Amino acid sequence: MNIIHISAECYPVAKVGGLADVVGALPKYQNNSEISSQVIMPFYDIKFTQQNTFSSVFESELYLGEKTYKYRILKLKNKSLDFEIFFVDVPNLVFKDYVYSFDDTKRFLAFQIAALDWMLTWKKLPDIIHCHDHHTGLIPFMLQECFKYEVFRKTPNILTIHNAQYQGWFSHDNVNLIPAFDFNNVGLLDWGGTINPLAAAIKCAWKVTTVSPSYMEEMKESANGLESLLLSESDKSIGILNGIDWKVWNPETDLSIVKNYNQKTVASGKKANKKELCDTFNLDIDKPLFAFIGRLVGEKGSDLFPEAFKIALQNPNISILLLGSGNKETEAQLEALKKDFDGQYNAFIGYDEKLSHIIYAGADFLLMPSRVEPCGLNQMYALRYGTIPIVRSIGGLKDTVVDVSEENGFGICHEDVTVSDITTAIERGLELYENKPQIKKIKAQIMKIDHSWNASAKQYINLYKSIN
Ligand SMILES: Nc1ncnc2c1ncn2[C@@H]1O[C@H](COP(=O)(O)OP(=O)(O)O[C@H]2O[C@H](CO)[C@@H](O)[C@H](O)[C@H]2O)[C@@H](O)[C@H]1O
Repeated sequence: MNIIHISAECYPVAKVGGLADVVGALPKYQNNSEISSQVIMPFYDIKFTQQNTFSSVFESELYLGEKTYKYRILKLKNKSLDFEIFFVDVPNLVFKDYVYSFDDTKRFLAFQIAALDWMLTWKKLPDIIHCHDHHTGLIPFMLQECFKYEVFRKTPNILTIHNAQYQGWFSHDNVNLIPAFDFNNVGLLDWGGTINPLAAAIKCAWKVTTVSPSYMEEMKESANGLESLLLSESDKSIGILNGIDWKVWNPETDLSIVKNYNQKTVASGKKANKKELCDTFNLDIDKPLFAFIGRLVGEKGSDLFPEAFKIALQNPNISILLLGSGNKETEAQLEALKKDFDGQYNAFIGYDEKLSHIIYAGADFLLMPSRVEPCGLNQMYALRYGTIPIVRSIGGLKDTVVDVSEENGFGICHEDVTVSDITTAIERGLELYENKPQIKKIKAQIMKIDHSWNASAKQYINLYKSIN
């Protein structure tokens, strides 16, 4: 069975968040004697494309409304990724030094059209077209409705929603950018009076998945306006919990961390990594280290950090370290806090993949007070590295973290997202930290939890088989 994943991000090529991690791992775990899983993504002007070589496998022109753009399909020459990866190169339009920006509508439309136009030329069509998030959301519509893609009518396609907050809206004034279709069906593109690629995909895809069972249920009540649509399409929808790439996220072999470790050597391994963090960020190794890694956006609850940290840091026995970027006001507040709590708090405002690995390895606790969390990968990375997650019980966090007060519990969970929920959870963390035998037991327990992709990749394959 030949699967093609279509996505705006894929680790290690281009990563903004968790979408890249999933698309960079799932195909690896799907590939076996029965399944061949490939990825196609946009060709951006970024470090990975500058440092690697590509061969051109197809060249043509695509039409975007009145305009014509030349494009090429490129293939990565080396086999470093464990799956085949192709790129849509549209110079001047898609080839930019960013993944997302103000001009996404045209860029991602060109990407989607070029990908499908190229597939039209394949001798054998793919068995499954697997689309990820709204950047590829017009594909299920185009496969079903556009005249030129008629040959794909029997090709099953799947939409995976990694985050329903972002939907790719654009005005009906731009409908002419989409290849010709029967205009009687224009309503399939619409949600709330505007073109909504994510809604169009939910309507047209053969199956809709999201990245945890709880988020699938939650979306029916809260999905940035798509609730009723998700409810009405629930028969074809399923939540499949993400996995993590066991090879990339492995403290025993991770080349980004200072000292490798396993379940037996966790104490000394974590200590060496914590020392590196404390030396770099002027923190005290003897105090419990609470960390946050992620996008500084409302969904992650990060707007509450400045106030919550100010309160939590009144207790001189804790340290906090944050790695993230996003909302400019939050960034400035988090920067400003440094001077008030020098030696107890620090923040790196920006994106740093290597540093994120050292934090997962060196921190004692990882904070995730998310308002919305479709799955969340950070808590699973934390578990693998023996770091205790402190999470708001929602979405995938609810499906993966059990509070210490429950049988076999190992994390700290809170119900709401307020400053006091965060500070109370940190206090609970401090109490737990002082109970050394329990901490030791939990670290050994959480490192054993298997969140590798093995089980979830099989669930996707079963889903493919059900529609193929
Ligand atoms: N400043 C920074 N420096 C270095 N690394 C950083 C970073 N900021 C974030 N990261 C990394 O980006 C990834 C974030 O993944 P998440 O799944 O937690 O969130 P995201 O909201 O992006 O993903 C969406 O898609 C994924 C995948 O389906 C869902 O798990 C999730 O709930 C959903 O919101 C992690 O690998 C993290 O380490």
